[in-house]
Amino acid sequence: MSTVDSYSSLLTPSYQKVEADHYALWLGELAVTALKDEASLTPKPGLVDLDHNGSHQDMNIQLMYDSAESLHVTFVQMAQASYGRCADQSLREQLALIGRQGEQHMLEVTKGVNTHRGAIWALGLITGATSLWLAQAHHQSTIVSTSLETIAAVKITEIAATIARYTDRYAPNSGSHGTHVKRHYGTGGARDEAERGFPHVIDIGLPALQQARHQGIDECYARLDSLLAIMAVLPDTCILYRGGKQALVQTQERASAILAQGGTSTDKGWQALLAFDQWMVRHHFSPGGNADLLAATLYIDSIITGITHMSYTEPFSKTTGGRM
Ligand SMILES: CC(C)(COP(=O)(O)OP(=O)(O)OC[C@H]1O[C@@H](n2cnc3c(N)ncnc32)[C@H](O)[C@@H]1O)[C@@H](O)C(=O)NCCC(=O)NCCS
Ligand SMILES: Nc1ncnc2c1ncn2[C@@H]1O[C@H](COP(=O)(O)OP(=O)(O)OP(=O)(O)O)[C@@H](O)[C@H]1O
Repeated sequence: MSTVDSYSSLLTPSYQKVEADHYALWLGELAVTALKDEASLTPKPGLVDLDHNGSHQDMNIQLMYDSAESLHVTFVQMAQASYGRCADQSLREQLALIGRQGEQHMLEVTKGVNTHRGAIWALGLITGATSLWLAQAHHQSTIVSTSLETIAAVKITEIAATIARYTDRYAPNSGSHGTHVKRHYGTGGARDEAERGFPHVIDIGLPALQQARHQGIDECYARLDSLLAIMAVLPDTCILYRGGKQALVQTQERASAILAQGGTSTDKGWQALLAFDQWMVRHHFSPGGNADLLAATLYIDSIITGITHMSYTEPFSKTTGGRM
């Protein structure tokens, strides 16, 4: 099915459907942009970026872009499915089905390379949660706040967590790397992060990004500092799988040290970042979970910016939170 065909099958003429379509296309665009912005941010330790393929033999920047773009329809479908719905078992299973189809589509585009599995999970849940929340806010005028941005980010991730905590009864027994790591090290990965409401995005990635911007740091460095802030604390199952506990501890220490030196916008911090990248590549470590959560941070950042902008026009009022 072509992309145009798959969209036209989504579009039916009821009013609620028109609203849902509008938000869904918007969210799909933002999600793809967040994935491409994450991929193009350079230099990222051990990850695919504009300079090199990091610790990956089978990926490059064009593949990351193609993969991200192929997922637009997946995010649109997730937003569509969630608009006007409750966070319940049935929605969890519908999103899981769309997510698995998205993964399949991604694997066809990348010829079998796992470019964005973890990202489909994180950004997919955030997409569904945002769409569900937008429908509630639209129809019940429930947002009453002068700091809509913070409320939106917390609300969206709480809803995402509620959805994630339902069991997907149709999930195949995958024997994934994450499952292996959980058994071996007893640490939760992508699933745990979502079930807890993305604490590494809400409490770490977003505040680091906002603080760096507040200090007048250029956007590229602000994003790199946000990534390092997440790296300093995240139990990334990709690192654990390839390098074990010691690799995780060393990764976290190196990220912390750069931030302690003033971050990537300082000369010392920048040199340390380049050395960190070389170290990761030399050891074939890849912080894929960190990359996903940076993408999730950028995605939520763009959603809340968009909602704030809407608040001056339609459909939100910043003071009443309701439809104007
Ligand atoms: C939950 C998922 C990520 C599988 O998790 P699991 O840990 O078992 O698998 P896997 O080893 O493949 O890891 C997935 C990816 O998560 C990312 N990741 C690793 N550690 C972390 C972490 N601490 N926090 C967040 N993401 C992480 C990495 O990119 C990694 O590649 C997901 O792929 C899944 O279940 N998909 C099924 C379809 C589905 O339910 N979709 C819902 C869409 S809303
Ligand atoms: N820029 C990036 N570079 C590399 N990985 C990324 C990037 N952005 C996101 N990722 C995430 O990293 C994950 C891939 O990591 P990894 O290569 O460790 O997984 P794998 O293929 O399952 O494991 P392995 O390569 O060890 O066999 C993807 O699921 C994706 O979501």
